[in-house]
Amino acid sequence: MDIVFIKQLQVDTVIGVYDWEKVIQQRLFLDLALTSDQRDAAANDDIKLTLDYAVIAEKVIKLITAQPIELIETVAERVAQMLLDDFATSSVDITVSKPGAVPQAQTVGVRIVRSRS
Ligand SMILES: Nc1nc2c(c(=O)[nH]1)N=C([C@H](O)[C@@H](O)CO)CN2
Repeated sequence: MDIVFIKQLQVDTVIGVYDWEKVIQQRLFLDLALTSDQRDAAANDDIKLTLDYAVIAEKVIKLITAQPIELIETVAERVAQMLLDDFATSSVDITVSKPGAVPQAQTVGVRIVRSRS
């Protein structure tokens, strides 16, 4: 199956479980993969027949920054549900990384895969 993807989408937002995290912005990076048959879009060379990654990126940033969130798991789940609700994709694979969270690690994060039920 075909995949439309966005790699390392940068989102600065209020994210974290501790009090000190609720008064600062921290950086998240998202990798998104949306499964969707792209043959019609390619055959017709038509943006309306594909998943517009620019529109997706804008909606994801807006969703995450709309309000403070504690867990990166919550970020991943909300993004997955929004993508399944709003776009013609049969499944989504979402990775949320929080590179500043553990100084001894390059990055930490969560990956979820969700399908249309
Ligand atoms: N599985 C998770 N573990 C932790 C999270 C999280 O969102 N998911 N968050 C924190 C803190 O907010 C941390 O990032 C502060 O450095 C700790 N563990």
